[in-house]
Amino acid sequence: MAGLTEDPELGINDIKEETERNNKHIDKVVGVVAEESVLGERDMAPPAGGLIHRSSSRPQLDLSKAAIQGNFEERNPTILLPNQSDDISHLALDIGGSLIKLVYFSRHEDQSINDKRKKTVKERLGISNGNRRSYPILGGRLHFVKFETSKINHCLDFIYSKQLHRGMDARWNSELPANENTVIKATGGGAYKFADLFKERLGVSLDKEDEMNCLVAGANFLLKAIRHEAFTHMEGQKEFVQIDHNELFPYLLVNIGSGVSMIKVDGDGKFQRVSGTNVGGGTYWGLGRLLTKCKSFDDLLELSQRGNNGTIDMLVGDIYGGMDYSKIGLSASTIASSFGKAISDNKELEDYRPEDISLSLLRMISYNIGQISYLNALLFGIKRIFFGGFFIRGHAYTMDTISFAVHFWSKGEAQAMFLRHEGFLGALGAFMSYEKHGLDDLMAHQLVERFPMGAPYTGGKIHGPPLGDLNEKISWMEKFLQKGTEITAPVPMAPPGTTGLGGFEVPSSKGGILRSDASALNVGVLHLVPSLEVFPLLADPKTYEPNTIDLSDHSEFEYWFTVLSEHLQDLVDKAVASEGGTDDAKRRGDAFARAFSAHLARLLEEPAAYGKLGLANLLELREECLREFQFVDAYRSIKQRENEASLAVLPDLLIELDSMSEETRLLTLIEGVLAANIFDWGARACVDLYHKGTIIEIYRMSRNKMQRPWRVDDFDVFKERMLGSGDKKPPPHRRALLFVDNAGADVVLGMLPLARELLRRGTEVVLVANSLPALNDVTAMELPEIVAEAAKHCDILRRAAEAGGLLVDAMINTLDGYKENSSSVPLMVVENGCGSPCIDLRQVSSELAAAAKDADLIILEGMGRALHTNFNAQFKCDALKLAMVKNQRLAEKLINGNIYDCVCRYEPLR
Ligand SMILES: CC(C)(COP(=O)(O)O)[C@@H](O)C(=O)NCCC(=O)O
Ligand SMILES: [Mn+2]
Repeated sequence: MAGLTEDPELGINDIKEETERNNKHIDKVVGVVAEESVLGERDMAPPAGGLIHRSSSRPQLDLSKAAIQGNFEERNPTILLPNQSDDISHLALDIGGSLIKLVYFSRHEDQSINDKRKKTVKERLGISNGNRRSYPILGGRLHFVKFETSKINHCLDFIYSKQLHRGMDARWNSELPANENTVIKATGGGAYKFADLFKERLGVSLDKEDEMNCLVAGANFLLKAIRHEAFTHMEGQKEFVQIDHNELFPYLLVNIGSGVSMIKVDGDGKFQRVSGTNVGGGTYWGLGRLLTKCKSFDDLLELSQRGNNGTIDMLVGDIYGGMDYSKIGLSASTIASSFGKAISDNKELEDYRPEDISLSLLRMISYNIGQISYLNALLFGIKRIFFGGFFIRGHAYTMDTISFAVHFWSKGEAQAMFLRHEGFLGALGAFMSYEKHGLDDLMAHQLVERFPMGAPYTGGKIHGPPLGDLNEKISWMEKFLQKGTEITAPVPMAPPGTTGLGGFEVPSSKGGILRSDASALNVGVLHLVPSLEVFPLLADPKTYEPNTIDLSDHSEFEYWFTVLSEHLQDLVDKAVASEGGTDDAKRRGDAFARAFSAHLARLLEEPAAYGKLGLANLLELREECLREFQFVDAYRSIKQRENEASLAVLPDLLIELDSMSEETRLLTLIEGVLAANIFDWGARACVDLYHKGTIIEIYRMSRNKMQRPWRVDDFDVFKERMLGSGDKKPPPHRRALLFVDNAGADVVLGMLPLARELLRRGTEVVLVANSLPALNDVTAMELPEIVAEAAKHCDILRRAAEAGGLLVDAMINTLDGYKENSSSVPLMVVENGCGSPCIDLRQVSSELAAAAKDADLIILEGMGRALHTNFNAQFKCDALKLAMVKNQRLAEKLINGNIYDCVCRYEPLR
């Protein structure tokens, strides 16, 4: 689909034809009703290499498959009922005076691989659908898009091009006729005003939903379901607030649109509009337009950025000869009277700078709204106030002013909070009003927010709705490359701390560039993955923070920004090579590099732009970006090569290990894991090393260097738990979860031998690996083959793998396909639910969650899983964290050590 916005000539009929062509093509290639791709759009060209599973790092594991195929074996299958979805459109609108907000749903690609191994593991682990709901939920994505109301035709074109106005099934099957009776939920005044236009152009009826109902439903959904939705904004500093669901109500919802509504919310559907004010966004825009001749709301806001309200407002200092009125707590810069100076100055309107007028107006209105909100909160005994509505537009100064007012008048008792999806409350609420979509009680761990390069932006402005088509994205990037125009991160903002002390100082100018509502990248696409679960062995999920390194510390971000930027070219080379180095791959490689750089640049400007940012998020963003440009597995051949080399020496290693005493063997095994963790293609220092020798040479060198004590060395405590002391022989662990890291030597010569030792001691072992590729990490799909190869040379591994259903070939020879092998505890493989070098244990696969229930030992391996994330995580069972630190700065910061130091942290359950 050629760019709707790039090419205004493209009419609805062209789009229709194009869409139909694409639909047919996709249906043919895929052979089934086509699903949405990673790009989330119906109308993209099919990938070169056939249909691959590349939708997100948190793939949906089995839900939609069960739905489509109707898994008759399970008693309460979580199914997607086709009849449930085909008569409703999964699109909702909030049509306001200045903006149309659109929320739409796209279904996930079907990603489940119901292979034999998985089935056996499920049987072993006793996974049924018992912990699932008995009603259907849709796995998919929620997209947020907006248009100016004055350009409603663009909005209609967009809906048409994506076929959002058709019922679900009709969208996915172009042969089906559009349902003439499709009804779209809509709120806002435009739902009335434009009803005929929608009927005429799209043949759909708008079902009008009450605006207040929608606002509240939208806010409740966001506050319950999105982890980093609410934040405070004081003196330029944004801080995300985690709100306990049980303590959410009551709260005051202040929606600042043209006018302002103040709503006391007591629960779902329980609310009362307690107050409001007619001095709102419309007032700012209306008065501002008259006084400054500004042409748009955004221009007016941008003007305020360079303004000094002290030239117009009467300040306390003006009255008190430059002094504070400290007795009543008023500083000299406090506004005593908005526009008050204009009375005494002998000036006309033209004598005032439009910038100053705009700022004065903005402060007058924001401050007033903040104050009235607080007074209402006080009246109703409410502590928390959430501000929403498109007036705020993520504008730092507006938020600071409101926060100041609330803080000042409440003497710090009440708190103003803002919402990342501030403008979409109504549209989301309208969306929620569809019955039977099953989204009402989704929880934070079932939602993953992604930030695709979804919109064409340059020069600080978003130009039109998100790009969906891969080709469209690439050509757009190329166009700017050709022109030599740097793609800028969408709308930089002033660095923290410049928006004014206590909200009363003048914001320092940043060349008039405003971080505003334009940044569609501020809200990503919400991936709904109903099968994700919180890892059950987390000691306290509420206080768990996966990231060890917080990137809101600017110097920290700058460091990692540089590391990732420097690594980019190498990654692009690997990615392009992994796809055969074709011209198409090169184009995608360039586009990927551009896109990822743009994300980095955006985050450098504002680390909190995409929610709370940790290193894990940054590393995951990189993988997501690769997937967005359809790089399936950049390190595929490297992994294969290293697996082969390591498997070749494994038999010798096993013989060597078997000749040792139990005690020496355990130490050698742990040393082996630490030494083999050097095979990390994500670390600059290691990649440099690989040019200097073969894998096996490096492995030997690394092992020889293993000097105890390690920088963090709890080996003796671990050994005592494993082997006991004196005559006391402790019982073996029942089940161990081994979170494996890299392919090649890391898993083959490090983790597998350790797994074998545990198996030998009677502990069941579950190898936990990534669902999707990330750097050179081994994936759950790849592991069975590696294990099968290793098992050829080792009886312990073979019997355990057979018992765990890993040796599919062996199983095929048995009658029922699954042989209960009582002579060995099983070795199993489960996927972790993610596709990143790090792991957030609040969102793991249901398979892993089930495997965890009987586990009493977890072993986390590698820098990503044990250091960048989970270094401080506490568990409900024994935990061993093993990693080699392959980065000097991290070594200094985390363990006060040096590059190549090792961590063996053992934390027994007390
Ligand atoms: C991406 C990684 C976390 C992977 O490490 P692993 O988990 O494989 O041990 C690590 O390679 C890393 O932090 N790399 C960036 C730092 C650097 O290049 O020094
Ligand atoms: Mn790794």
